[in-house]
Amino acid sequence: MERVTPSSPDLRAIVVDDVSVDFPAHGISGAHRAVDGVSLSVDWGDVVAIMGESGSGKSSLLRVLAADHLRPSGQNTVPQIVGGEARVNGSSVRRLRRRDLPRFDFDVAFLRQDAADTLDSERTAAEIVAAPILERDRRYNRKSLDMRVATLMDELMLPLGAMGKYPFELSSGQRQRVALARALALDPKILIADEPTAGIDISVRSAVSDLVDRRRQAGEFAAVFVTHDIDLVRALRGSVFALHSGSVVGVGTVDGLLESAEHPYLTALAHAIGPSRRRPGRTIGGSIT
Ligand SMILES: Nc1ncnc2c1ncn2[C@@H]1O[C@H](COP(=O)(O)OP(=O)(O)OP(=O)(O)O)[C@@H](O)[C@H]1O
Repeated sequence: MERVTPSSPDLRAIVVDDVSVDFPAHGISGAHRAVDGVSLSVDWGDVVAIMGESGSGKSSLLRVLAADHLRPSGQNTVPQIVGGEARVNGSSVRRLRRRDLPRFDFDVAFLRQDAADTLDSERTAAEIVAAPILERDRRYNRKSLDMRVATLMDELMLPLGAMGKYPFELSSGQRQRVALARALALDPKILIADEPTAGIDISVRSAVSDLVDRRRQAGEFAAVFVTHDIDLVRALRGSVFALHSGSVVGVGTVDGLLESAEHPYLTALAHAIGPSRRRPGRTIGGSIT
């Protein structure tokens, strides 16, 4: 399958324009607004971090960007875009159809919040990472596949011994890294990741920022993360997009936002981090509108 090349050099990786997201009414529960009129844009080469307290709408925003509403799920309700427009790698996620997903997913990888806990228990780590490639090409060269899997696992500082292990034999941080390696198996142009460093030991967390940095230096690549990992955002010189109750309450660098800390969420965050871990603001790396 060929990559979709943007028809115009101006085309951004992601453009979110006044998007509102609802969980539709279900049973006796009415519809619930999770994201309310949010706009942002992510250029190629950008890393954008979505931060905010629990329930602020971070995962809902990420899920609609990853076209999650089109995927079968055990959940009763899935978040839906009910207003505005979101384009990801040139595709309107609102207009996308289920049959468009294979092409969309080829370029846009999604690491779910529960990815580490939902790995296929019947497959080894190496089989899990290789699966997206084999699902597209059953006859993919075995040697190249093994090399690709080993390289990804090495990039994420997973010991080679982990390749033959099943998820239950791995630590939660190792499972998270296997999930991340699987998300990157097809060498996506855009990585949408819900807490990519969750559960990963601090001593190996830099592998995640190094990996993202390498990809954006290598060419057309962009990433959007939901994260609480301030060190990750700093390491990637990412732009922060702070959400509260589904609305934007701050945009800028992590240090710039913490220094100004105008919204109570940001004040609380700055307080929780403590003055010794705060640093003066720096230039905004991405473009958020
Ligand atoms: N399946 C669902 N049905 C109805 N409402 C939901 C559903 N999932 C989440 N919500 C609500 O939507 C809002 C946004 O939730 P969301 O999971 O996007 O927040 P979040 O910022 O990602 O939180 P967390 O950091 O805890 O993951 C919350 O008010 C939440 O209660």
